Amino acid sequence: MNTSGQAGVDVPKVKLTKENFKQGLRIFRFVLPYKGAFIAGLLLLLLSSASTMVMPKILSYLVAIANHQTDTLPSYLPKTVTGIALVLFGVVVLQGFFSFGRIFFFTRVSEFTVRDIRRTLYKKLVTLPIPFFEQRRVGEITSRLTADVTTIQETFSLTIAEFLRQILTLLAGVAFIMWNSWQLSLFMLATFPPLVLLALLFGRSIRTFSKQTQDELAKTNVVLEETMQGINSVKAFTSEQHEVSRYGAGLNRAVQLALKSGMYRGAFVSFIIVAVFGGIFLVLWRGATFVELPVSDSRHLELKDLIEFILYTVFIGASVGGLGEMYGKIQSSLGASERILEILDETSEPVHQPRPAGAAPLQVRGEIDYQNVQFRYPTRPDLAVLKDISFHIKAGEKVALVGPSGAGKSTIVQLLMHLYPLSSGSISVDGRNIDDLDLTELRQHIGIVPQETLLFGGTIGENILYGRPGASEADVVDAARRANAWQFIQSFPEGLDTVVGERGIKLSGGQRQRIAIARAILKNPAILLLDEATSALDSESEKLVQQAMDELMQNRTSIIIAHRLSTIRKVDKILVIDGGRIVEQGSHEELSNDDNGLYANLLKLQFELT
Ligand SMILES: Nc1ncnc2c1ncn2[C@@H]1O[C@H](COP(=O)(O)OP(=O)(O)OP(=O)(O)O)[C@@H](O)[C@H]1O
Repeated sequence: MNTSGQAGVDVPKVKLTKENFKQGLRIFRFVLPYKGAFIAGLLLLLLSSASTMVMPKILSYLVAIANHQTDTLPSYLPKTVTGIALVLFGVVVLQGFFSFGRIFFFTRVSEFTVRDIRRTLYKKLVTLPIPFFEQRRVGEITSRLTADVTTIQETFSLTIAEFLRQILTLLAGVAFIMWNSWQLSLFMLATFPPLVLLALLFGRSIRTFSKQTQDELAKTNVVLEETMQGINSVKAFTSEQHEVSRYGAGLNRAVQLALKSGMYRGAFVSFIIVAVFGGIFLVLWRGATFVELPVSDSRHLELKDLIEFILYTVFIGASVGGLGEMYGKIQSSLGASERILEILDETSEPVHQPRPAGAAPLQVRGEIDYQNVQFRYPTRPDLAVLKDISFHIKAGEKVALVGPSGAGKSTIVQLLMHLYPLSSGSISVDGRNIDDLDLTELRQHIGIVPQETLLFGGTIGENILYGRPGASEADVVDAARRANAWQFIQSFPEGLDTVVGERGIKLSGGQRQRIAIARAILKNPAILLLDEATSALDSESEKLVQQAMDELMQNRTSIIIAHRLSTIRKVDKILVIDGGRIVEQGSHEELSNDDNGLYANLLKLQFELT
């Protein structure tokens, strides 16, 4: 029974069926560019296996010469012990050479292939639409690029080679022993099935336990990830001890399971030892009785043949044992490639498409029109977030969206960037439906200053440049100045080269926002989306941010999601949103005079609060 499906994505193995084998093989298209090296590796593998397989044969000649039985030796071989020993040494050196070459070629193939898989996967990931990311946890996605790809890498560098080598060893070994003595071979092969069966049963229990251990460990990793990401909350709620015990309890469960699995593994190893040596002794005993038989008996064996037989038997046994392990690894990598291909099969957003021949770059003046827009988030299809939104913004106008939390303001703004498909209705920019516009071009004309500015881990300069990669330093400095950011940037010893720390944690909220504004100024978009920060800044900082925003909004169509109503008196139009509808619209004066209106009430509420 396959229990793997229930535990979901963290389960590394899949059942081998023809279908998923075929699916998994699709990952091989990444090997195609390196097929030359792959074939060279395979040839060397064949040669190294062949040189291993002739060793027992040569060893048996050594025994024959030592026993003065040179008449059975092929004529091209030396007839002295030293001569044969030298041949043996030569074969070993060749074998070393072949193995080196095999590893050399397979490493190249696997490293390049894995680089290509990672690159393709990453490219795919960044071009996937937002709902994809909302349906999955970040840890799950990263493990596709790390754990799963590593599994596949091992397959390309080792598993395939080992698997083939063991099959070759098995086939050649059986052929050799059959040639040597079919009676003894049949006896030997009869001991195999019961041993293999027992080994399989054991292996299955061990796998179940180690899978459960891994699952438990994965759960503890979730605790680790969550608490590291939200370490501020852990401290603020003084829940350090609670988290430590939560993590500890998970670890204990994992250890309990690992111990159980260890018991089985121990038993398995001792079973294997007994079985392997028992099996060899059994064959040795049976073979010795054949050696004892008179030469006239058809079952009679020479001593050298018995030694050869035993050596091949050891090879066969080792390859059968190895095949089980390889089978497990192949299952894991099929699972891994299935999950990788699943992502590669997702449909990307059509970004960075080549412009049709003769088409001019998109020019945007900034006129925006929403017509009867209805919307549900794809991850929450039962909740109608926007019920019927229609409004028109002329190019260069400034419009504020206000309304209670959860009313749908951010959603309205996000839809303009075409981050989600609409449920119904239409949005147009300069009279053209955004569905018909090139996504990348559309987004290039939209600047956004989000509520919580997320900076990338590099320097301040790099973060501002994100607005327009390739801009000159003078432009960056100018943008920083206009965003009221230059003063604080200059006060840092390293200026623009100051590293902001992961997610920008080394900067204050107000500083981060001004960097986001500088970024948007550098981008110089026709349309600006401003999500005012809810977290209050101190009044000095707020003044600086507000000035920067005013500078940024000049000569652009701007939509401001306003939380502090005091900041939007100057806008051309205010849309009051509630429950996914526009409930009022007009200028500040018009709306504040309507005593029963929501805007007037929100104003009163804020006035009372401040
Ligand atoms: N990515 C998402 N997936 C599913 N539902 C969402 C998502 N983002 C927002 N929602 C839901 O959509 C509704 C509107 O959210 P939205 O963020 O647009 O409100 P808002 O008016 O901007 O609120 P706030 O002023 O608090 O930022 C809320 O009920 C919210 O729970």
